[in-house]
Amino acid sequence: MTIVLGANQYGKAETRLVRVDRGGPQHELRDLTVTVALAGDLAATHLTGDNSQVLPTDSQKNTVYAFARQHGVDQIEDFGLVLAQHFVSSQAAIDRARVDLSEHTWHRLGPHSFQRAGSETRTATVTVTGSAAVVESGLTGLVLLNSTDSEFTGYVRDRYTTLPQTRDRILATEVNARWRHRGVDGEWAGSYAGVRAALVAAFIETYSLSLQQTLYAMGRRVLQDRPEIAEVHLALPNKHHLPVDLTPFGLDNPGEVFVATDRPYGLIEGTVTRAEPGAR
Ligand SMILES: O=c1[nH]c(=O)c2[nH]c(=O)[nH]c2[nH]1
Repeated sequence: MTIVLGANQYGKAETRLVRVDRGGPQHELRDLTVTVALAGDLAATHLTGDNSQVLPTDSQKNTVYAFARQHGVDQIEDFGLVLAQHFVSSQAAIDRARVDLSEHTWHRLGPHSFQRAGSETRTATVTVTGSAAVVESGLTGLVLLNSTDSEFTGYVRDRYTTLPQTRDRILATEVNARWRHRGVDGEWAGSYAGVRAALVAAFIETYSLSLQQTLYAMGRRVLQDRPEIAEVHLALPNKHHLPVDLTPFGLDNPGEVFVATDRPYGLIEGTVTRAEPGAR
């Protein structure tokens, strides 16, 4: 029996790239997932472990980020063409490069504020105990992003702290909110729309020194704007967008190219409530 190597390919899957174009009066945001697969004369690494024709998948990922800085990201077809042509023309062993690109849609909310399309869900929990009823409304999966007006500095630095202080970062979160109504005869649809609008407005308008501060501002805005609400609970994952270090490739990165990481993430949770008696 003869055993032979059949078809094969390799590459970096699901590179998460966020590109902010700060050139105009309002920021433009592109959010991509990019998968590269290279094929060609790759027998040696499989048969003998000779890696002399293997461009590391890590380098492929770096290329995606460097090209985002050098060429910008407009249409994903164009970005894919530049990348695929680069791998085939620069790597002697590679005769086919396949680049899959997904663009995640964001709706504009303001000059540097965006809402991710899609995932939002409205929720309600009703609890009846004897003759008492409590209605809680909520939402999950509302993903919001500010591409500036967010800092994080002045925190505790212990021997395990490596996080660099930042005066300008992306702040993104998935709003998971639950709020308790003061009564059970609410005008539920209008109330929901009003609470949602208050949450979004506070997120957009708050110059954020921490996600904790933004959380409190969001809860406070709901209680200020919506007298029918007694209390708000928010669980806000910090959807980290880390600036990519492009200096090894001779490129600067003035807050334009980010890796969007999905885990681990900071999870900021809190309840904002009314202090006066009788609020419940
Ligand atoms: O807004 C933030 N709050 C934190 O508590 C925290 N911790 C961290 O690493 N980054 C951030 N950002």
